[in-house]
Amino acid sequence: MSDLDLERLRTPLPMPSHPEGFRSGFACFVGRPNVGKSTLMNALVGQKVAITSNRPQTTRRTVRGIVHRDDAQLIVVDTPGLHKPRTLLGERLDSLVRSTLVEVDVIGFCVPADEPIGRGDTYIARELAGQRDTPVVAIVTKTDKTDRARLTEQLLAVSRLGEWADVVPVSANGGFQLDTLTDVLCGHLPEGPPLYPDGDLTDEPDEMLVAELVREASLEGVRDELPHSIAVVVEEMGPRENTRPGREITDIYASLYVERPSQKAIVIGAKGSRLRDVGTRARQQIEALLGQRVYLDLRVRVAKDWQRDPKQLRRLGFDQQV
Ligand SMILES: Nc1nc2c(ncn2[C@@H]2O[C@H](COP(=O)(O)OP(=O)(O)OP(=O)(O)O)[C@@H](O)[C@H]2O)c(=O)[nH]1
Repeated sequence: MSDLDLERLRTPLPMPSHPEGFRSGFACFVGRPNVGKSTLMNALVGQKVAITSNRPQTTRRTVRGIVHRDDAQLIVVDTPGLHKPRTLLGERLDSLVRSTLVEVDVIGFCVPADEPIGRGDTYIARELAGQRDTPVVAIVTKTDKTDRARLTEQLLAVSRLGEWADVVPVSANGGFQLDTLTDVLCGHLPEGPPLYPDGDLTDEPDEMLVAELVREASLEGVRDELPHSIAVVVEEMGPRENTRPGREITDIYASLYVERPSQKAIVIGAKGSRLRDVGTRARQQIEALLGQRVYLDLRVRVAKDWQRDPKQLRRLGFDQQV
């Protein structure tokens, strides 16, 4: 049994009536790092529900994004292990990942349009070939980064990699073929009622999304120096009381944890300049997410060697990692 427990999530909600032939179900995207999986999911959902930088740990959160259509509801889930194909290349796929792949209704295998097919892609393709019960749609991403002739070659090369239910070229940045991809993925879903209320775009709590946006902003420019050392916790978040109508504001107090005092200095920057920039960037993203003005208070704290300390990991919310 996989911990994702999609069967539980499949329990229909007491929804108002849905049209005849409505489809609902789950998809996951797999592929090498940086092929654009998170960007694609955000583009399909129409809002940033996943940050697009590397995560310090692969976590086991389940549903990431929900795509609503008149005739279908497509839910994109994260795949533990496969989300970070480094692990996939290093080891055999473990049974957890295999069971996740058989639990979803359709798998999207992402290969970038602008890079030659490499060992990583071939490896994943071979593993997916063993996944006979679940249809796999090959998705050629980032088509805006190549020309028509090279795209045609890439589509042929990807077709040769395995037996795919479909091959779809897309550009998340250029908005190219996103509806087509959703159509194709929805075509592989079973008939059934919506599983999430209309308007829900993710089942991640707002606090988690906010923490991820702060972490993404804080990693900009220091990824090489502190790639895995930053964790963010939202300590407090809520609407400010007694504001005038139209002047509502959400107060957010967040801590940015690093492992050593030297890292703290890097994150804060000269006279606090870096931290101010991080705060501004994060606040803009959070305001877009919440649709409201935000006051963001960021503190940098040192949690010595947090990655190696089980107690600290729990406190920082990493108790559920794979
Ligand atoms: N030009 C272009 N760039 C893209 C597109 N999609 C993603 N990118 C860029 O590719 C990089 C990686 O994108 P991600 O979405 O983080 O890739 P990922 O596959 O989720 O990466 P991991 O989380 O490391 O597995 C980012 O810099 C994106 O901005 C696209 O359609 N066009």
